[in-house]
Amino acid sequence: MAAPQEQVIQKSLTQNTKLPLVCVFLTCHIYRRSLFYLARSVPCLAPLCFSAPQHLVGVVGLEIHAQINSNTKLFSGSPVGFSAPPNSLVSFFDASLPGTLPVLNRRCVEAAVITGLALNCTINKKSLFDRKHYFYADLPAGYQITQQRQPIAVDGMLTYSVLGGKKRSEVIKKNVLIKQIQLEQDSGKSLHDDVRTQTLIDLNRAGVGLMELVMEPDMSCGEEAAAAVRELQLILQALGTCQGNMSEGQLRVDANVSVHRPGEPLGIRTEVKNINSVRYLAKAIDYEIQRQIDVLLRGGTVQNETRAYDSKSGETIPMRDKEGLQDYRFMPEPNLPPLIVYEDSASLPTGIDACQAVVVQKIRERLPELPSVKRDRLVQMYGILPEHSFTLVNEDGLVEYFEAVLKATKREPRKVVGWLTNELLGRLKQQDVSVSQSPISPSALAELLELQETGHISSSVAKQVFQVMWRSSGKTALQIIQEQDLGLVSDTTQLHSICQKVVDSHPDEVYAIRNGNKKVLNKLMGLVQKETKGRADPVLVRAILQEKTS
Ligand SMILES: Nc1ncnc2c1ncn2[C@@H]1O[C@H](COP(=O)(O)OP(=O)(O)OP(=O)(O)O)[C@@H](O)[C@H]1O
Ligand SMILES: [Mg+2]
Ligand SMILES: [Mg+2]
Repeated sequence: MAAPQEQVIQKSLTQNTKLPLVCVFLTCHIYRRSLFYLARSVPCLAPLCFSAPQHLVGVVGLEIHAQINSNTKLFSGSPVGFSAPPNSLVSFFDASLPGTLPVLNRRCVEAAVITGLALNCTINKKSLFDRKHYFYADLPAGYQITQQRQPIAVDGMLTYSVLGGKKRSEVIKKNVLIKQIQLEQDSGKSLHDDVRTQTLIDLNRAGVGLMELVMEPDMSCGEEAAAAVRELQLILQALGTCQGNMSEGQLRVDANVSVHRPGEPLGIRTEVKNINSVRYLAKAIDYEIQRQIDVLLRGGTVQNETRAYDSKSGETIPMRDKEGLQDYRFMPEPNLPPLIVYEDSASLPTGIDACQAVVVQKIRERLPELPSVKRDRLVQMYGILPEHSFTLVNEDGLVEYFEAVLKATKREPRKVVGWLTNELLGRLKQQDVSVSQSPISPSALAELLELQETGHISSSVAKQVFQVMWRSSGKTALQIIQEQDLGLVSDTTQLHSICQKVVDSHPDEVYAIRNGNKKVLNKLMGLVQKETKGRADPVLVRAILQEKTS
């Protein structure tokens, strides 16, 4: 943690800063989580995952930078904030002024450890920090402190799911190995002002803690990569170690892509950067696989280069720097001792303050229910379909909402899921609001569902009432039903006369029913409901119509 004098230094730098100020307004776009990342959403891409053995197939390995959710930076006490005025969150250390030293932030270490545990990694009890040199205006020290030789976590695995099978409705589990998770600093931001031909630097982000997750090249197409990143995003959010918003740069994915014939050595990879959504990730990878296949089939060779994804054209384009030319001149970071974590309290050496040490066992005890476990539990406990468990888990707060509704109603879980996915989610998406902002609380929805369950209202009236509840928040379902007289019509005389009218005006349908086509009865039922604005008791109506058409 930062020493008090560093905070004072930081304040004075904030007040007297001579660093060029720039206005950076990142569009505060909340990443809209796509429902369970379905291949259906990119149908044209799916075949790339299933090429025949003699064909060239794609190989994908991801490097993911996850911004650690921490109040302060990795090696300084500067606050972390994403919409603060430029260069207002910069300590002397972040600006790399001589004489400043790094002080490791324990929260960042704990975040990396819990992330490693959730991803089935081995936690290295001793890890090391290194300097990785490159020269950019937004990296004032001329190097980044990272973990190259011995990272904090290694040899993990992420399990994710894609849709497969004949109808592409079967949930198929896949694994990707995680080579390592390393702690490192973020850089600042360079902003290029083309009009004034200036580059302005904002160091607010400089020194923010990152976890770089390096995956093995185990995936074969955009769909798999997108599903893996989506699962990782959910895990990080469940752990609280990263907010995971790709469009705000909290989760940055570089896709390494190559093609080869199965059984042959891997091909030369390109690295695609600047991908800011899961959807674009899938598109960028599939474009790049196809581009490389085209190059090879034309007799050319794939260049080992860094490419950028242009979401407008849907293409990847070469960036200037070639990977092969980069020499990072790695060296051990002399100002940081090895990072030691302990397995359990018993292994703490005498004289070490237990409150200051990072103890893996204690962190393991804090592991929350992970998304895959939550999905399995939902399917087992409530008998819902696996794809619905994805929908529930994918939307922040929806599982809690679902379980709160279930507690207050006797409706079958499958029916409640239907309401949540069709009515509630539909409305939330339409108005771009989160589950926690829903104007209809779980108990209010439960009351509505109970009224339907107990036969007070029909299903179509329930949907009408839901829409009114959404608009006039605060009013209960019962109030709306009473105010608008929407209760179920069970008066047999009234229903008899409406049914008679419908039967008399539809002789062809009646003829069809009498000749054995019983399905046509549903059409007549629909017409009766239309007459009563969906309020007729469906059980009574069916019985009356059956009697009149027999
Ligand atoms: N032939 C290949 N095809 C596709 N992906 C590959 C291939 N070979 C390696 N990869 C992937 O490339 C990534 C290499 O990441 P790593 O951080 O080790 O090195 P780097 O990209 O050279 O370094 P930097 O961190 O500077 O980008 C891994 O995700 C790995 O799975
Ligand atoms: Mg890397
Ligand atoms: Mg790389």
